Amino acid sequence: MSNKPKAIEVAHVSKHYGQIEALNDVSLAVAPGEMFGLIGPNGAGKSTLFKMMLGLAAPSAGEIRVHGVRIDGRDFRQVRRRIGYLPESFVTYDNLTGLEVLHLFADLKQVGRDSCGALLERVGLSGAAGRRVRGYSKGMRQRLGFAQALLGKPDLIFLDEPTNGLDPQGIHDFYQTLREVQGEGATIIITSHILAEIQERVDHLVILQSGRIAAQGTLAQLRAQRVMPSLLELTVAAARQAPLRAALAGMDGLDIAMHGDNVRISCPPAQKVALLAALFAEQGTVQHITIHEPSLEDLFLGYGGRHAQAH
Ligand SMILES: Nc1ncnc2c1ncn2[C@@H]1O[C@H](COP(=O)(O)OP(=O)(O)OP(=O)(O)O)[C@@H](O)[C@H]1O
Repeated sequence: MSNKPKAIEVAHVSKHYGQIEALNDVSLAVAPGEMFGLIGPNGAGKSTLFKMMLGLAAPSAGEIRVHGVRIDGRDFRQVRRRIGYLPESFVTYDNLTGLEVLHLFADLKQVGRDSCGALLERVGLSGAAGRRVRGYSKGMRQRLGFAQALLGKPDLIFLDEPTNGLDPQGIHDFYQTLREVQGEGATIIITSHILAEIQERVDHLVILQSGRIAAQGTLAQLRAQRVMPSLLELTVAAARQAPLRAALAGMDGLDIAMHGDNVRISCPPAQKVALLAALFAEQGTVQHITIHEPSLEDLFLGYGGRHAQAH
């Protein structure tokens, strides 16, 4: 096993704001080079955890290390220089152009200005580099914030709700750039309240709910943790529905509902292949099949899938 320190280690961290318990006994570890997703509904504690991992707020209990260095130790200043951060609301200066904003952040970070033009190109803003930020859309501001987070080629990048305001093409481009940055060796931590958007894109997921970790692991691990029935939706002419029900009568665990020519069958995972085989044998009867697999939202957040689709 490698002795290389974890990029981040959070051990039994709690955070209280007066009576409010923002985080309760949270432990997680981020491996170097990983793309790590932190998911949870509004108020789950994502931003609070981010702020603490950046050393901007102190835990009420527990310990956080970044690259093996405690965030409350003297050496953390050095570590922080290698961190890029896009806050949830990236506030900038409307009177400056995109390029001027990036120059300003480069100066503050004490990195050279020479990379700024290429960074704006990387986030798809080179055509707007000379325009004042006042005229930028929300998505363009997010892209500028992303460029700012990449200044100085950080080896650890924190992105808090980075796709807010981006359209679907913008989201696609954003993740593509992020993969490239990861390929260059960076560790990336990203928050979202839309599980469906990032579940396929990150290597490791932590689901936070009301300040506690509801689940964590790879997507496959999370899926394996909870088992829910699949839903099959069929189109079957009304006159053929009774024979279909009879053909499926011997199978355990099915829940069948029929409305008009729509037939819905809830099926335990262990029965899915047998059910499909039985349906294929009824090809003349079944006109159409759609299989709905339960989403992770259904499993862990109780959004019922509709929440994700609404965004
Ligand atoms: N500075 C603060 N003072 C008091 N309460 C706070 C403070 N910061 C956060 N909280 C509370 O802590 C809880 C977690 O908030 P946090 O912003 O970390 O959640 P979040 O998951 O980032 O939510 P969102 O998706 O809305 O950004 C909330 O109940 C919030 O009201």
